[in-house]
Amino acid sequence: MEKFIINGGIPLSGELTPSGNKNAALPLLAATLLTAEPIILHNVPNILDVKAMLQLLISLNVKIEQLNPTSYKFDASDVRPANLDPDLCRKIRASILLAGPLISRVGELYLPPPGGDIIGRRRVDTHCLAFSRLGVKTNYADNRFHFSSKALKGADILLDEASVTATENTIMASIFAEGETTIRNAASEPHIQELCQFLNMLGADISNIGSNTLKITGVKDLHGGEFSIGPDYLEVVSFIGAAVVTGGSIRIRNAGVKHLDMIHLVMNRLGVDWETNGDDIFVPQNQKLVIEPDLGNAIPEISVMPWPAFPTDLMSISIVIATQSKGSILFHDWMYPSRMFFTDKLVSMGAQIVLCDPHRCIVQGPTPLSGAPLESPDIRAGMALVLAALSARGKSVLRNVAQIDRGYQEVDLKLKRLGADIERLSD
Ligand SMILES: CC(=O)N[C@H]1[C@@H](OP(=O)(O)OP(=O)(O)OC[C@H]2O[C@@H](n3ccc(=O)[nH]c3=O)[C@H](O)[C@@H]2O)O[C@H](CO)[C@@H](O)[C@@H]1O
Ligand SMILES: C=C(OP(=O)(O)O)C(=O)O
Repeated sequence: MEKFIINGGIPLSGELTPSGNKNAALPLLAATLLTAEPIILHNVPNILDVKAMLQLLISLNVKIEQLNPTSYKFDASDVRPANLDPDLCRKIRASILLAGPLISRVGELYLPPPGGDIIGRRRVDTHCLAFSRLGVKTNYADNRFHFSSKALKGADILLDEASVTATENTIMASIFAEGETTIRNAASEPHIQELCQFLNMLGADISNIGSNTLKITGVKDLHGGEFSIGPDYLEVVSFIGAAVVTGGSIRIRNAGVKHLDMIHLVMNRLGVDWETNGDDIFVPQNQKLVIEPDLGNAIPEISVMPWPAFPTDLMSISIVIATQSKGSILFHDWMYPSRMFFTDKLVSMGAQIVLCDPHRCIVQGPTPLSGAPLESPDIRAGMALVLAALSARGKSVLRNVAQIDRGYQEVDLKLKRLGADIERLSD
C-alpha cells in the first residue's frame, strides 16, 4: 500500500496539461472489440483502471501494442470469449462495458459482476433491460451474467434511469442491430458523446449525439481508425480546486473548456472563478471565496444531476472548496449513499460540516484546516482529501492512494511540478 505525505499551505503555481478522461478511455477501450480492423487510441491515461481494462482485453485475445506512453494499437480480429478473471472484473465498474461489444461481436458471453468505486449500490438492471429490448437473453446465476443473442433487432428503448455505462453498453450492443434503435432517457456526459463520435468515425450511424434521445441505424461492420481521447474534465476541476484552496494561481492547457459551462456556474456559487483563453484556463490567485446566497439571502444548494447538470463525481471536490469559502451551503448527492461519509475526515481537520443524512451535508466556511492522518475511501473523496491536505497547515499522511491512482495519472508528480510538497511512500 502506498501513501502520500503532504505538507500543506504552499500556494500552487505553474502550468498543467490534463491527462485523457478515464471515463472516456474505458468505453473506448471496450469499443475496440467491435471491429476486426486495427484501432489506434491516443491520450490514453496511465491509470490503474486502464491497466485493468487492457488486461481484460488481452484475455479476450485482443493484441495490444503500446506505441508510446499514452498511445496503443489494438487488433481485435480474433476475439475469443473467455472466462474472465472475476477479481479483475471486480476491480473496475467499466468491466461491464465488455458486455455490449461482445454481444455485438460474438453473441454469447459470461461476465463476472463489475466493481468500481465504493460509493453505494451500483445496479446493472438498466443494462439488462436495454439488452432484452434488443433481443438479448440475460441470466444471472452462480455469481456471473450470461448474455446470449441470435440476431439483434433495433428497438425503441426507454432506459429506466439515465445511467452512463448502461447508455454506453446499449449503444455498443445496437451498432449492428438490424434497423433503427432509439435510446430514450440516454445519459449524455462528454464521454458518451466521445464514444458516439469515435464509433461514427469507424463507420457507425449514430445521430442526436449529446441529447437524451440517441438514434442508431444498424450497420454491417465497422472499420479501423485513429482517435485521441479528450481531456479529463474531472481532473481539470480537481486542479482548479487545488489552486483555489492553496491560494495559488495556475494555467491549465487543453482543458476541454466546452464541457465546463455548468461547472463554472456552480463554482461561481462558491466564489470561485477562472478565465478562459481558447482551450486554456487561467485560475487567478485572488479568488472571492464568498458563497453566493440565493435570492432573499437563502442558503444555496449544490445538487448533482445527470449531464448537462452538475456531475456527482465533483461533489467531494466542491465540499472541500466550500470549507474555504465564506458562508453556508447545502450539498445534496441523491445518487450515491456513501459519497458524503468522507466529510468526517474534513471535520477532523477543522472543517465545520453537518452531515444531515447520507445524502446531504451543510458546510459553513471558511475554516483553516490542519494536517491529519487520512485515508482515501474512494477515487473522488481521495482526491478531495489531497486538496484538503494541500490547503491545511502542517503534515497529513494520506493512505490507500491506489484509490486515487485508479483515475488520476501521476497526481503527485503533477502537484510537485506546481510546487506542492508531496511525497509518495510505500507502507
Ligand atoms: C466508468 C464510469 O463512467 N463511471 C461513471 C458512471 O458510472 P455508472 O454508469 O456506473 O453510474 P450510473 O450512471 O449507472 O448510476 C450512478 C448512480 O445513480 C443512480 N441513477 C443514475 C441516473 C439516474 O437517472 N437515476 C439514478 O438513480 C444509479 O442507480 C446509480 O446508483 O456514471 C456515474 C454517474 O455520473 C459516475 O459517478 C461514474 O464515475
Ligand atoms: C465513480 C467513479 O468511477 P467508477 O464508476 O469507475 O467506479 C469515478 O470516476 O468517480
